[in-house]
Amino acid sequence: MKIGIIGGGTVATFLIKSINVDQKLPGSLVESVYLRKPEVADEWERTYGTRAFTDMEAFLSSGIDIVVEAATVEVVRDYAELVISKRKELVVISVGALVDPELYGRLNELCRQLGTKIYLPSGAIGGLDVIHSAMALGQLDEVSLTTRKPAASLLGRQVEVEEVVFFGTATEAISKFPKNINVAIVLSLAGLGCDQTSVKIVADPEATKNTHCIEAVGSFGKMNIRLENDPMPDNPKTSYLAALSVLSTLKKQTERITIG
Ligand SMILES: NC(=O)C1=CN([C@@H]2O[C@H](COP(=O)(O)OP(=O)(O)OC[C@H]3O[C@@H](n4cnc5c(N)ncnc54)[C@H](O)[C@@H]3O)[C@@H](O)[C@H]2O)C=CC1
Ligand SMILES: O=C([O-])CC(=O)C(=O)O
Repeated sequence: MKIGIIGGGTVATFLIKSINVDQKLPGSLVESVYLRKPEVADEWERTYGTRAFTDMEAFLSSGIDIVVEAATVEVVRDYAELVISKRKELVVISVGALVDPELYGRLNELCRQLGTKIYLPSGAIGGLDVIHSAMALGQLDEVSLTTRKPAASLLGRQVEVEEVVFFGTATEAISKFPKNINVAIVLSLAGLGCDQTSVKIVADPEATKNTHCIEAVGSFGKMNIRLENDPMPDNPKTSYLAALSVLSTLKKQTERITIG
């Protein structure tokens, strides 16, 4: 599998080190990356020996089969349709962009017409298999997410005592915290939708981990999951699990027997 990555931040760096340096996906390689700044592109070429482009069309014509977006929700809005129109498969980690039902619908239709696919990794949460199973017959009644992050990484400032900084729907949550609550959107898309999934975000002065608690109730019974995620050292907003989930999504493409 020939992989192209959009972005040069924490998740992108984890992927290129895991795949090209540590060879954790035998038979696959990150062939090219798309970066905004020419000086960063030069540095990536020197460090990883991969081709780095600052031109999207050239990046998409570089012989890659699958594109991994590891950048921002804006990048998904700006480039996802172009990537799909070139018949590339696409892995999206900034899932928050898909809160927009029109974008979601257009991408879905384009994939159907061109016979390609978009993969949304589970990111920094778990339990999506349960939500999906419950939705097979639409028998899910309630889904909620409570996310607790270190105040400094969430708000860019410290707080004296813990503060509920948001309580509302997933739709509102991602518009207020586009870099912190993509998990709410993947949870919504798997289940009840972005307007029916409730989200609480807590800024915690003592926290050192990103904690996500998911509760779901349906005809299957009840699910209660609590994840205490270690953050990525270079970007405490992002959990290590989110980066691992992208690698695992890529790994699944190479497997003949898939789980979940
Ligand atoms: N679905 C999930 O569970 C999770 C999703 N995320 C999301 O994953 C994404 C990546 O996370 P990190 O690597 O930690 O972020 P990061 O901030 O370390 O890296 C993002 C990179 O994107 C680059 N970028 C921004 N605009 C760009 C453009 N127009 N073209 C090319 N590159 C551009 C930046 O220069 C930066 O290098 C973020 O959107 C983050 O919010 C993070 C954690 C969990
Ligand atoms: O990494 C996390 O814990 C969650 C996160 O940033 C997101 O969903 O955007």
